[in-house]
Amino acid sequence: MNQSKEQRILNFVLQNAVRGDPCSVLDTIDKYCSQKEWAMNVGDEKGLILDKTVEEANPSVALELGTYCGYSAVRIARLLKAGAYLLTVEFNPEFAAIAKQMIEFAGVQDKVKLLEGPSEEIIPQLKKKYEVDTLDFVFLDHWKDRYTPDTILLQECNLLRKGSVLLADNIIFPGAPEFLNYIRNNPHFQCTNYPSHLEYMKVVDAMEKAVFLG
Ligand SMILES: O=c1[nH]cnc2c(O)c(F)c(-c3ccc(F)cc3)c(-c3ccc(F)cc3)c12
Ligand SMILES: [Mg+2]
Repeated sequence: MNQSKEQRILNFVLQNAVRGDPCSVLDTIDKYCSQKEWAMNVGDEKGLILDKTVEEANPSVALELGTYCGYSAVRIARLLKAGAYLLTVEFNPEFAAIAKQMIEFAGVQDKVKLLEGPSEEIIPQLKKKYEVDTLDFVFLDHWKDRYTPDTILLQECNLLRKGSVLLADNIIFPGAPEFLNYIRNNPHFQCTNYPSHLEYMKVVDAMEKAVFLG
């Protein structure tokens, strides 16, 4: 049975990156996906915006919606302080299996908990089943039609606190107009737009940061 693109990306990392070195894993994925096969990793340009937002938030507990191959999970986990951790949610079992191996190869497995299933099922379980109090940082990078309902669900489940930082990918391309309208007109959020480009392309994209005001 021929390999998936995601399996080819993982194999390229296993053969070319340095085990236990998150930066080498990120650089190797970016090299493969810019030169050989495009893939929907947040990438190096938007990755820098992600880095700065994570460093500024300095989260103890972070949530990622949309793991894919684990690129942004590695990107976030490498910046977390001792004792801090990332919960990352992926509903596609093939992607989750790739991401698990990617996260382990990068050596950040002790900081990352990969949760397989739909975000709308997992978010309501975070407090009781995963012992989360509140989330300091949330990266939305799953399906654009889930950005708004999942942001509402996070609030309904009391998972946000004054100062919680949300960062959403793909605001321009493929675009999340309904989410933008919701979050920018919501007095409980302070929004900032970060213009950028679609991963590995010259196409315009952007990220949106939304700080919960309580
Ligand atoms: O679905 C996504 N989740 C998270 N991040 C994504 C991302 O960063 C992307 F660049 C794309 C994208 C954009 C343009 C394109 F041509 C192909 C894929 C997608 C995406 C959008 C629509 C789909 F049908 C499939 C994938 C996603
Ligand atoms: Mg994305």
